[in-house]
Amino acid sequence: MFGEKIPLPACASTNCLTKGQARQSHVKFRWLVLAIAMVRFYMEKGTHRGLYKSIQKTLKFFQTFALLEIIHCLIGIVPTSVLVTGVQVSSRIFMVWLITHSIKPIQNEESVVLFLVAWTVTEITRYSFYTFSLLDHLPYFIKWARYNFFIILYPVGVAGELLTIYAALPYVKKTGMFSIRLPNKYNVSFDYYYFLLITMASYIPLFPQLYFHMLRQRRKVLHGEVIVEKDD
Ligand SMILES: CCCCCCCCCCCCC[C@@H](O)CC(=O)SCCNC(=O)CCNC(=O)[C@H](O)C(C)(C)COP(=O)(O)OP(=O)(O)OC[C@H]1O[C@@H](n2cnc3c(N)ncnc32)[C@H](O)[C@@H]1OP(=O)(O)O
Repeated sequence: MFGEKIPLPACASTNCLTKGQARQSHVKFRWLVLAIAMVRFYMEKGTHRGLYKSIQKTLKFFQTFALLEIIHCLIGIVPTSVLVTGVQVSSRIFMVWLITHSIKPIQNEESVVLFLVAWTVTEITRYSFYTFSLLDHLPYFIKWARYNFFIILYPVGVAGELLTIYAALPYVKKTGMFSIRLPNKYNVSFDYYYFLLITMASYIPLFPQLYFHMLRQRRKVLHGEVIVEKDD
């Protein structure tokens, strides 16, 4: 169960590895802190109302920090697809800053809890996987969890995100927030309401790409299948 070897990224010099181990444990620890804060809140208050407000600072900090993941892919520190990581991270940054942070009336929606729980469980599992892989002692359960939990957590997270955007629509329409109306000196117009509709529609082609990517990774890592990916 313990001690399974996972190939290290090519850059993994001893120094890089030590820093990598520290960073992975650090990231995992931060998401663990968020999970504990959410459980404590729910146990103390017995409701999800106010949960987002109580954890928002931590969430914004952690999720914004995830932009580094795109940079890591771009500069080749990790061998992950820039496109897959870019879509994954940008959709969450969008949810955090342009939806839940900006539209206060939706912060107590149940759907916010859905994506918060899905993201948190996923990130704890994912960063545990990276940490133990770099330590060269990967418990099978962590590997199994990394490549099985997503089967449920991805649809749960996506449902939470879409329902939250949907709940934001009436407010966005009523207030005209983030929208630019004509006439103006630049002669441009932008309607955030329609932008949100287009964003919701973009889940239809984009989410299956991510989900099938993870299913292929699952077959590769858990069942040892050799998969030739068309690059992104
Ligand atoms: C501006 C408006 C934007 C609107 C966009 C609308 C888009 C709509 C569609 C998007 C929907 C997304 C919804 C989403 O937010 C919902 C959720 O996330 S719900 C929760 C469930 N989610 C998941 O399970 C996905 C979790 N994410 C990932 O797993 C990764 O981000 C992903 C890039 C998707 C997949 O990773 P993959 O398995 O391909 O590669 P890895 O990066 O895990 O691994 C590759 C190898 O690199 C090593 N590695 C990578 N990172 C590290 C690291 N930090 N430390 C150490 N090693 C690392 C890893 O071990 C692998 O090595 P090896 O191949 O040797 O094993």
